[in-house]
Amino acid sequence: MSAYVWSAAKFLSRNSKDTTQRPPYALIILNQPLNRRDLLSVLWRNASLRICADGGGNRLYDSFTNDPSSRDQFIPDVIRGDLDSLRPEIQEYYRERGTLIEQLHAQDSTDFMKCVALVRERDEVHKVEHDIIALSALGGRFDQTMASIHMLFLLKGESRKVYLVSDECVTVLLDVGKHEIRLDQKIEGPTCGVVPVGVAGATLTTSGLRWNLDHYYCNFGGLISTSNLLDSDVVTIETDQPVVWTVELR
Ligand SMILES: Nc1ncnc2c1ncn2[C@@H]1O[C@H](COP(=O)(O)OP(=O)(O)OP(=O)(O)O)[C@@H](O)[C@H]1O
Ligand SMILES: Cc1ncc(C[n+]2csc(CCO)c2C)c(N)n1
Repeated sequence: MSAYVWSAAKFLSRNSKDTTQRPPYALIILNQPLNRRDLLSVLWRNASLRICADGGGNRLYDSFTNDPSSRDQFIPDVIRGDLDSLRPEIQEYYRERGTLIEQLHAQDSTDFMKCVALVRERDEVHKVEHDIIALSALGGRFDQTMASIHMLFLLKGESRKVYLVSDECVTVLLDVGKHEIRLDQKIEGPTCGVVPVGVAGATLTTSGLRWNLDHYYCNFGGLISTSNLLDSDVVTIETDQPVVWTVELR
């Protein structure tokens, strides 16, 4: 059985040599503080489609408060959502510069979901499949954080990869099977975790970690692997249930 290969480093490396093999991806900016310009810049530069989820537009705009002359270099393709959070003057600012502003009112999908739907719609038209990187999907409200993890489950059946990136970490959902995670420890680590969220438990076999598991059943109330450490540039994880993998960002 061949392993699924994951590499957030391909997106996050500032060295273009590392990123030449990078698959195309859509960047979705959510409504959480954007504290790290280094992350925003590198993810923005290489994205094929740049979307703000509603108040994510405020966060993008506000991240240039101390550097307003750079703001014009970061114009999103689309701002989508119910638009109850996007400030009117910011909506106007981006509209004037060519951003498509899309207001959708569905009361049973979050603005993040509405943006993922946009990526799917565009991909269907262009017969491509973008990976998705959501910036600042974890942290803040716990229900929204859980909704972000839920989003990973909703996209689990697709061949695209989805990365939740925040100031502190990169988080993905590993579906049933064997995974090879290629790391760049200049960017990622030292801590990491493998957590069976949304399932009763998972039997895990790992390599490349300080504390590895060998066909070990992990569950809440039993053992989950948090505050683990990278011990290699390649980590393998075999699992019989979907599990969340998270690695710290330096
Ligand atoms: N407090 C928060 N904590 C974590 N994530 C958030 C928070 N607020 C918003 N988000 C993320 O940013 C997206 C856009 O947020 P938005 O500006 O629309 O706020 P919202 O109206 O509270 O969100 P929604 O309408 O999606 O429930 C949300 O769909 C969610 O993914
Ligand atoms: C069981 C259930 N719980 C909560 C909501 C509310 N809700 C979920 S997503 C969303 C949109 C937010 O912009 C809203 C209002 C619902 N519809 N169904």
